[in-house]
Amino acid sequence: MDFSRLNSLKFDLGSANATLPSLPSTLLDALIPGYGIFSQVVFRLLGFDIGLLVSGCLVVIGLAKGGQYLYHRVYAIFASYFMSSVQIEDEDQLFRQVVEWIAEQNMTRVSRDLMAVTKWVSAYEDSDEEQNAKDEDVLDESGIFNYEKWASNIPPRYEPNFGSDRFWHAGRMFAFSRTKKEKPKSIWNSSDTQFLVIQCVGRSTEPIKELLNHIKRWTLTKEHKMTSVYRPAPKEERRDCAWDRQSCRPSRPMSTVSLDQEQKAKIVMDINEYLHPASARWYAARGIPYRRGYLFHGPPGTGKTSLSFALAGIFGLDIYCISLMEIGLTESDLNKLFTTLPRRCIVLLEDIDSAGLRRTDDDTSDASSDATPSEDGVKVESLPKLPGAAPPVIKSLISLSGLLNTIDGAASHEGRVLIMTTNHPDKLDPALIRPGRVDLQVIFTLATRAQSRDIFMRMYSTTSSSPQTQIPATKPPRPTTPNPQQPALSSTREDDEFLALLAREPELDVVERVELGGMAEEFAQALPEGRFSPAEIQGFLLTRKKEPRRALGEVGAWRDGVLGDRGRGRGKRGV
Ligand SMILES: Nc1ncnc2c1ncn2[C@@H]1O[C@H](COP(=O)(O)OP(=O)(O)OP(=O)(O)O)[C@@H](O)[C@H]1O
Repeated sequence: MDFSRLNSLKFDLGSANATLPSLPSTLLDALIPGYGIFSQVVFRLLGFDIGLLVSGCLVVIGLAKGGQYLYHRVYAIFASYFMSSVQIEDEDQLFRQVVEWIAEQNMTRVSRDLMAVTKWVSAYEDSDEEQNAKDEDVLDESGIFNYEKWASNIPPRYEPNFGSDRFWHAGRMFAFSRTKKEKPKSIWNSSDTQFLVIQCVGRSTEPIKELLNHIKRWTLTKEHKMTSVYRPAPKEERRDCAWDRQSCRPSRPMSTVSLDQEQKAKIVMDINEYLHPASARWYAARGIPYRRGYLFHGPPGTGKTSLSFALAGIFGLDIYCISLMEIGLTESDLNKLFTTLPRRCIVLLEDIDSAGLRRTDDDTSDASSDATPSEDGVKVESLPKLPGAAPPVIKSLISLSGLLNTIDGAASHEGRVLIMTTNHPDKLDPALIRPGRVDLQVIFTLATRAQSRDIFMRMYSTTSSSPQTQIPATKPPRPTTPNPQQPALSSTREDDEFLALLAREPELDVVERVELGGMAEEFAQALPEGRFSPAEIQGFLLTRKKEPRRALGEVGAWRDGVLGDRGRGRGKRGV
């Protein structure tokens, strides 16, 4: 390395600042060790005073910062006098709706600062992104569906990032900011919260209110025919928000619940009348609590939960599910859950018999003594009381009186539809199902012939559902050429035999509707009434979901097998 040129520069540290006496030089010399030498080298080599460049930069930065500060000050003063704003906390469902709406606006499409959200989808949930994922290219080399491959096709959702932005709506400009708010950390709460602020020019919040109404309507059309399902939030989060939205799934059409038409019509009419806004005034004028309760009872798998979801879909209500067996659910939790329900909703109290309500001294008093006749004359079917019924096993933290107080105590919410489901109505305390708490009981039975026929038709009918809901014909798995890099399914003779077995997958057996009607009738005749639950029949058909002819051919053997097993006291049998 040739240092002679450096030597020839003849450093004069003492005079460095004398030749470059600018203020930045002096300052930087003090702040950055060696700056003086560096500036001299540059000056001697290039004949250029680096101090001037630094001064220029500092002036530009100073002006930019000053301008920014001034802009923020002026904007803040302008905003406080001439702008209106609305804040939305992330605990409010409006938060999610606004973020989703903004995510679909042009602003998010052109913005250079976005937040990508790979949504974790719970087992219950259907996400838009998931539904938009392509169905093609989801099979691995062996022709077998590969979840990882499919999941990688799900695009992330892009949302506005933290910070501020602007967007136009209906010819008006809105400012929007998303901010993180730190919460004091505690054992109950470890995460920060967020909030949105929407602003518009003008001294009235009316344009923002209109915008929010527009977003709510937009959400409604987007989620049209969707049912949101809520469950109690985890205990540690329950302080802030008692309910967690677990899913938003397509509403179940009423036609998919196979039940006596009259029975279905009766309950739909009853809820319809109850939910009408005029009914609230009618109840109030007569001093009757505006509540309606239903008891769905019958063997497991007969459609109690399915009907509740179908009702939620018809009336556009969200459904709030509670199991009294939930670990750690206390009476005060239950009270809070009930008091934080929205104005109109369906509350589904599942399997109340298995809840094994805790008994207290209060419960031994005749809790049914306050029974009132059914308020609107709906006939209530009487349930057989079990005179010597064994006291329930102590399981739940909730006592019967606690539950009764929650359901219709002074603080209890009005306007909700309460549906309780049970497999053992005879085990229920009469106080729980007295008129006023349960106004209508719906009995679910094991499948009748008509139900068996219905379920068969629904399973194989192609006209009732859209092409997207048809099961696609899958290519049979094929043996692969062994690839040392990738673990292939076919590597040995056994594997090839296994793949050959998989390749026997049936082709979709499409049957004309008229012929299908005849087959459904034949299928129903093969099953004795009241012996199989709709869930069992559905389970049998599901394993032959592309092959109605095979299902019809095999139903006799399946029936005899299941009944034989039951006779021998054996449990479930494979299909
Ligand atoms: N009446 C019915 N019509 C159509 N499908 C039914 C019917 N009954 C049951 N099923 C089907 O069986 C399955 C279980 O039904 P569901 O959960 O509604 O039964 P359930 O009576 O609530 O059972 P459990 O008492 O065990 O909670 C569902 O997949 C549903 O589609």
